[in-house]
Amino acid sequence: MTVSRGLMPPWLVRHDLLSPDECRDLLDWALDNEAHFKPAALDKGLVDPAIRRSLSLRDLGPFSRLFEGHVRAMVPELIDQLRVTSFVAGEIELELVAHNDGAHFALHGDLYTGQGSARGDRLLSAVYYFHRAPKAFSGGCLRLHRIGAVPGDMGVDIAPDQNSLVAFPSWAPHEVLTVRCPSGAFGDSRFAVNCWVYRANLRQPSADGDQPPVAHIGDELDHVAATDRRID
Ligand SMILES: O=C(O)CCC(=O)C(=O)O
Ligand SMILES: [Fe+2]
Repeated sequence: MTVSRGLMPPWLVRHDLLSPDECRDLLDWALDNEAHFKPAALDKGLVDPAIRRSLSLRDLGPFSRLFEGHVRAMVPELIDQLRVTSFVAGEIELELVAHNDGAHFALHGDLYTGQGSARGDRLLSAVYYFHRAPKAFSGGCLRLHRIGAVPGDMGVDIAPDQNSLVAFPSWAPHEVLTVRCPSGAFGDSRFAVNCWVYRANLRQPSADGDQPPVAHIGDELDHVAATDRRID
Protein backbone atom coordinates (compact mmCIF):
# COMPACT_ATOMS: atom_id res chain seq x y z
CA MET A 1 0.00 0.00 0.00
CA THR A 2 1.29 3.49 -0.79
CA VAL A 3 0.49 6.40 1.49
CA SER A 4 -0.23 9.52 -0.48
CA ARG A 5 1.64 12.47 0.94
CA GLY A 6 0.68 16.07 0.96
CA LEU A 7 -1.86 17.02 3.55
CA MET A 8 -0.54 19.04 6.50
CA PRO A 9 -2.13 18.34 9.85
CA PRO A 10 -3.85 21.29 11.51
CA TRP A 11 -2.11 22.97 14.44
CA LEU A 12 -2.49 26.05 16.57
CA VAL A 13 -0.20 28.19 18.70
CA ARG A 14 -1.19 30.08 21.83
CA HIS A 15 1.20 32.71 23.16
CA ASP A 16 1.45 33.85 26.81
CA LEU A 17 -0.31 30.80 28.26
CA LEU A 18 0.95 31.41 31.82
CA SER A 19 1.35 34.62 33.75
CA PRO A 20 4.94 35.92 33.93
CA ASP A 21 5.09 34.87 37.60
CA GLU A 22 3.89 31.35 36.84
CA CYS A 23 6.37 31.03 34.01
CA ARG A 24 9.25 32.16 36.24
CA ASP A 25 8.16 29.87 39.09
CA LEU A 26 8.00 26.93 36.67
CA LEU A 27 11.56 27.58 35.51
CA ASP A 28 12.75 27.86 39.13
CA TRP A 29 10.99 24.61 39.98
CA ALA A 30 12.52 22.82 36.96
CA LEU A 31 16.01 24.02 37.98
CA ASP A 32 15.47 22.95 41.61
CA ASN A 33 14.49 19.48 40.35
CA GLU A 34 17.39 18.94 37.94
CA ALA A 35 18.53 15.86 39.86
CA HIS A 36 15.22 14.09 39.17
CA PHE A 37 15.39 14.29 35.37
CA LYS A 38 16.18 11.03 33.55
CA PRO A 39 17.13 10.27 29.94
CA ALA A 40 13.94 10.50 27.90
CA ALA A 41 12.63 7.13 26.74
CA LEU A 42 10.89 5.65 23.70
CA ASP A 43 8.65 2.62 23.39
CA LYS A 44 8.72 0.28 26.36
CA GLY A 45 11.17 2.41 28.28
CA LEU A 46 13.94 2.08 25.69
CA VAL A 47 16.45 4.95 25.74
CA ASP A 48 17.96 5.57 22.29
CA PRO A 49 19.68 8.96 21.98
CA ALA A 50 19.97 8.47 18.20
CA ILE A 51 16.18 8.84 18.06
CA ARG A 52 15.33 10.86 21.14
CA ARG A 53 17.87 12.73 23.18
CA SER A 54 16.67 14.85 26.10
CA LEU A 55 16.04 14.64 29.84
CA SER A 56 12.58 13.92 31.18
CA LEU A 57 10.67 14.39 34.41
CA ARG A 58 7.29 12.70 34.61
CA ASP A 59 6.06 14.36 37.81
CA LEU A 60 5.38 18.08 37.48
CA GLY A 61 4.68 18.42 41.19
CA PRO A 62 2.68 21.58 41.95
CA PHE A 63 2.47 22.41 38.25
CA SER A 64 0.49 19.30 37.27
CA ARG A 65 -2.81 20.89 38.23
CA LEU A 66 -1.97 24.11 36.45
CA PHE A 67 -1.25 22.38 33.13
CA GLU A 68 -4.05 19.90 33.45
CA GLY A 69 -6.46 22.77 34.09
CA HIS A 70 -5.27 24.82 31.14
CA VAL A 71 -5.28 21.93 28.71
CA ARG A 72 -8.62 20.51 29.85
CA ALA A 73 -10.22 23.91 29.48
CA MET A 74 -8.85 24.15 25.95
CA VAL A 75 -10.14 20.75 24.79
CA PRO A 76 -13.41 21.99 23.19
CA GLU A 77 -11.49 24.66 21.28
CA LEU A 78 -8.81 22.17 20.25
CA ILE A 79 -11.41 19.67 19.01
CA ASP A 80 -12.97 22.43 16.97
CA GLN A 81 -9.85 24.13 15.64
CA LEU A 82 -7.88 20.95 15.00
CA ARG A 83 -10.86 19.24 13.36
CA VAL A 84 -10.70 16.25 15.66
CA THR A 85 -13.80 14.06 16.01
CA SER A 86 -15.58 15.09 19.18
CA PHE A 87 -14.68 13.03 22.27
CA VAL A 88 -14.87 13.17 26.04
CA ALA A 89 -11.47 13.96 27.54
CA GLY A 90 -10.11 11.53 30.11
CA GLU A 91 -6.62 11.54 31.52
CA ILE A 92 -4.10 14.24 30.68
CA GLU A 93 -0.57 12.86 30.67
CA LEU A 94 2.25 15.31 31.36
CA GLU A 95 6.01 15.23 30.91
CA LEU A 96 8.59 17.96 31.53
CA VAL A 97 11.50 17.73 29.09
CA ALA A 98 14.86 19.54 29.02
CA HIS A 99 16.65 19.72 25.66
CA ASN A 100 20.29 20.69 25.96
CA ASP A 101 23.12 20.71 23.40
CA GLY A 102 22.54 18.01 20.77
CA ALA A 103 19.05 17.17 21.98
CA HIS A 104 16.46 16.22 19.35
CA PHE A 105 13.55 13.87 18.67
CA ALA A 106 13.39 12.17 15.26
CA LEU A 107 10.23 12.05 13.13
CA HIS A 108 7.39 10.34 15.01
CA GLY A 109 3.72 10.50 15.91
CA ASP A 110 2.40 10.38 19.47
CA LEU A 111 -0.06 7.50 19.01
CA TYR A 112 0.57 4.16 20.65
CA THR A 113 1.35 1.24 18.40
CA GLY A 114 1.27 -2.52 18.82
CA GLN A 115 -1.22 -3.61 21.42
CA GLY A 116 -1.67 -0.02 22.49
CA SER A 117 -1.61 1.14 26.03
CA ALA A 118 -3.72 0.25 29.02
CA ARG A 119 -3.87 3.98 29.46
CA GLY A 120 -6.15 4.37 26.42
CA ASP A 121 -5.98 6.51 23.31
CA ARG A 122 -4.10 9.76 22.97
CA LEU A 123 -6.02 12.14 20.72
CA LEU A 124 -4.48 15.58 21.24
CA SER A 125 -0.89 16.66 21.81
CA ALA A 126 0.09 20.04 23.22
CA VAL A 127 3.59 21.28 24.02
CA TYR A 128 4.33 24.30 26.22
CA TYR A 129 7.73 26.01 25.92
CA PHE A 130 9.73 28.01 28.43
CA HIS A 131 13.37 28.87 29.03
CA ARG A 132 15.72 31.17 30.85
CA ALA A 133 15.97 34.76 29.64
CA PRO A 134 18.00 35.73 27.74
CA LYS A 135 17.58 32.59 25.67
CA ALA A 136 20.82 30.59 25.64
CA PHE A 137 20.06 27.96 23.01
CA SER A 138 19.33 27.96 19.29
CA GLY A 139 17.49 25.51 17.05
CA GLY A 140 14.97 23.16 18.61
CA CYS A 141 12.03 24.06 16.39
CA LEU A 142 9.12 21.67 16.37
CA ARG A 143 8.82 20.59 12.74
CA LEU A 144 5.31 19.46 11.80
CA HIS A 145 5.13 17.18 8.78
CA ARG A 146 2.70 16.18 6.10
CA ILE A 147 0.90 12.87 6.33
CA GLY A 148 3.19 10.12 5.12
CA ALA A 149 6.36 12.19 5.65
CA VAL A 150 9.71 10.45 5.67
CA PRO A 151 12.89 11.58 7.48
CA GLY A 152 14.49 14.52 5.72
CA ASP A 153 11.22 15.93 4.38
CA MET A 154 10.50 19.61 4.77
CA GLY A 155 7.68 20.62 7.06
CA VAL A 156 6.45 23.65 8.97
CA ASP A 157 8.79 24.84 11.71
CA ILE A 158 7.31 26.20 14.91
CA ALA A 159 9.72 28.05 17.19
CA PRO A 160 9.71 27.09 20.89
CA ASP A 161 8.83 30.62 21.93
CA GLN A 162 8.88 31.63 25.58
CA ASN A 163 5.54 30.94 27.34
CA SER A 164 3.83 29.57 24.22
CA LEU A 165 1.89 26.38 23.57
CA VAL A 166 1.49 24.51 20.30
CA ALA A 167 -1.26 21.93 19.85
CA PHE A 168 -1.91 19.35 17.11
CA PRO A 169 -3.72 16.02 16.69
CA SER A 170 -1.62 13.23 18.23
CA TRP A 171 -1.48 11.40 14.89
CA ALA A 172 0.41 14.28 13.24
CA PRO A 173 3.98 13.41 12.20
CA HIS A 174 6.50 15.72 13.88
CA GLU A 175 10.09 16.01 15.07
CA VAL A 176 12.22 18.21 17.29
CA LEU A 177 15.15 19.73 15.39
CA THR A 178 18.56 19.60 17.03
CA VAL A 179 19.17 22.08 19.82
CA ARG A 180 22.44 23.96 20.18
CA CYS A 181 23.21 25.12 23.70
CA PRO A 182 26.86 26.23 23.84
CA SER A 183 27.07 26.53 27.65
CA GLY A 184 25.77 23.00 28.19
CA ALA A 185 24.25 24.29 31.43
CA PHE A 186 21.01 22.59 32.43
CA GLY A 187 19.42 25.95 33.17
CA ASP A 188 20.04 27.10 29.60
CA SER A 189 18.03 24.19 28.13
CA ARG A 190 15.03 24.37 25.86
CA PHE A 191 12.31 23.31 28.33
CA ALA A 192 9.00 21.85 27.19
CA VAL A 193 5.93 20.43 28.91
CA ASN A 194 4.35 17.68 26.84
CA CYS A 195 0.60 17.33 27.43
CA TRP A 196 -1.36 14.43 25.93
CA VAL A 197 -5.15 14.34 26.12
CA TYR A 198 -6.69 10.87 26.27
CA ARG A 199 -10.15 9.83 25.24
CA ALA A 200 -12.19 8.94 28.35
CA ASN A 201 -13.11 5.29 28.61
CA LEU A 202 -16.86 5.47 29.10
CA ARG A 203 -17.49 1.77 28.58
CA GLN A 204 -18.93 -0.11 31.51
CA PRO A 205 -18.13 -3.75 32.29
CA SER A 206 -20.56 -5.91 30.26
CA ALA A 207 -23.44 -7.83 31.85
CA ASP A 208 -21.52 -11.12 31.74
CA GLY A 209 -18.83 -9.61 33.89
CA ASP A 210 -16.16 -9.04 31.22
CA GLN A 211 -13.94 -6.09 31.96
CA PRO A 212 -13.29 -3.54 29.22
CA PRO A 213 -9.87 -3.99 27.63
CA VAL A 214 -8.54 -0.59 28.65
CA ALA A 215 -8.05 0.93 32.07
CA HIS A 216 -10.38 3.48 33.57
CA ILE A 217 -9.35 7.09 33.97
CA GLY A 218 -6.97 7.67 36.81
CA ASP A 219 -5.56 4.14 36.93
CA GLU A 220 -1.91 4.09 37.90
CA LEU A 221 0.34 2.71 35.19
CA ASP A 222 3.93 1.69 35.10
CA HIS A 223 6.76 3.65 33.58
CA VAL A 224 6.81 1.45 30.47
CA ALA A 225 3.25 2.32 29.53
CA ALA A 226 3.87 5.95 30.33
CA THR A 227 6.73 6.20 27.88
CA ASP A 228 5.33 4.03 25.10
CA ARG A 229 5.05 5.96 21.89
CA ARG A 230 5.30 5.45 18.21
CA ILE A 231 8.48 5.97 16.28
CA ASP A 232 8.05 5.97 12.54
O1 LIG B 1 9.35 19.34 22.43
C1 LIG B 1 8.64 19.34 21.43
O2 LIG B 1 8.53 20.34 20.70
C2 LIG B 1 7.86 18.10 21.05
C3 LIG B 1 8.23 16.85 21.83
C4 LIG B 1 7.59 15.61 21.28
O3 LIG B 1 7.22 15.55 20.14
C5 LIG B 1 7.38 14.43 22.14
O4 LIG B 1 7.97 14.37 23.24
O5 LIG B 1 6.62 13.53 21.74
FE1 LIG C 1 5.85 13.94 19.91
